[in-house]
Amino acid sequence: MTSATNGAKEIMFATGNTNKLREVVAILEAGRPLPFAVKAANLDLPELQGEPKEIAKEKCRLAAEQVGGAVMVEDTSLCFNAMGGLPGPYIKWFLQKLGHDGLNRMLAGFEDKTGYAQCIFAYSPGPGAEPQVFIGRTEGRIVPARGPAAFGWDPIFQPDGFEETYAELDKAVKNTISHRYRALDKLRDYLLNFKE
Ligand SMILES: O=c1nc[nH]c2c1ncn2[C@H]1C[C@H](O)[C@@H](COP(=O)(O)OP(=O)(O)OP(=O)(O)O)O1
Ligand SMILES: [Mg+2]
Repeated sequence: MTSATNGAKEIMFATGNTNKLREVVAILEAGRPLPFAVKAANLDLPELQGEPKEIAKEKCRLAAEQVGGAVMVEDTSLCFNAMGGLPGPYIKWFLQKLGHDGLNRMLAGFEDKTGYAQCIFAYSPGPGAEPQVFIGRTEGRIVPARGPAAFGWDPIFQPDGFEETYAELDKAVKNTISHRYRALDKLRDYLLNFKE
C-alpha cells in the first residue's frame, strides 16, 4: 500500500457502460459518501480472459495507466451454477450473441436454473500500485425475460427473496441488494478507513 491512497482527493470510475455509472452514482448518493470525489472516465477497457479477480485487477492496472491517478473499475459476471459458473466474465458476449432467450435456452437441459450475479470492484491509488479487489455477489435464478430491457441481463435475473427480476425491481431496491451494491459497499468501507 502506498501513501498515495491517503493523499488522493479524487477517484476516477473508469467504465464504458453508462448504466453501471448511473448505478454507482445512485449507490454512493444513497449511502455514506466516499471521502473522495468520484469522477467518470469513459474508457474503452479490454474484455480480458481468466479468473474474475485477475480480470478486475488487470483492468484496473490498465485504467490507472490511462488516467494517471487513482482509479476504480469493476467487472461483472453472470454465473450459472449448472454450468460451473459459466458464462461468468464472458456474459457480455453470450448476451450479445444469444440474447435473453438464448441464455435461458442454454439452461434448458439442466434442472438447476440457479446462478449468481457477481461484481468485482478493483481500486488502485495510481499507476504501478497493486489494485485491491472487493467482491459482491447476489444469488438468484435465470428466468424468461420480464421487465424493461434497459440494462443487460437484468430482465432474466431474479434475485433470491424477490418475485421480480432485476429489471422489474425499483432501481432503488436493486441498488440495495445488487452484486454491484455489495461490492461497492466493501470498497467504500476500505476507502473510509483511509480517510484520516
Ligand atoms: O447489473 C447489471 N445488470 C444487467 N447487466 C449487467 C449488469 N452489470 C453489467 N451488466 C452487463 C454488461 C455487460 O454486457 C456484462 C458485463 O461485462 P463488463 O465488462 O463488466 O461490462 P461493460 O463492458 O459493459 O463495461 P466496462 O467498460 O465497465 O467493462 O454484463
Ligand atoms: Mg467490459
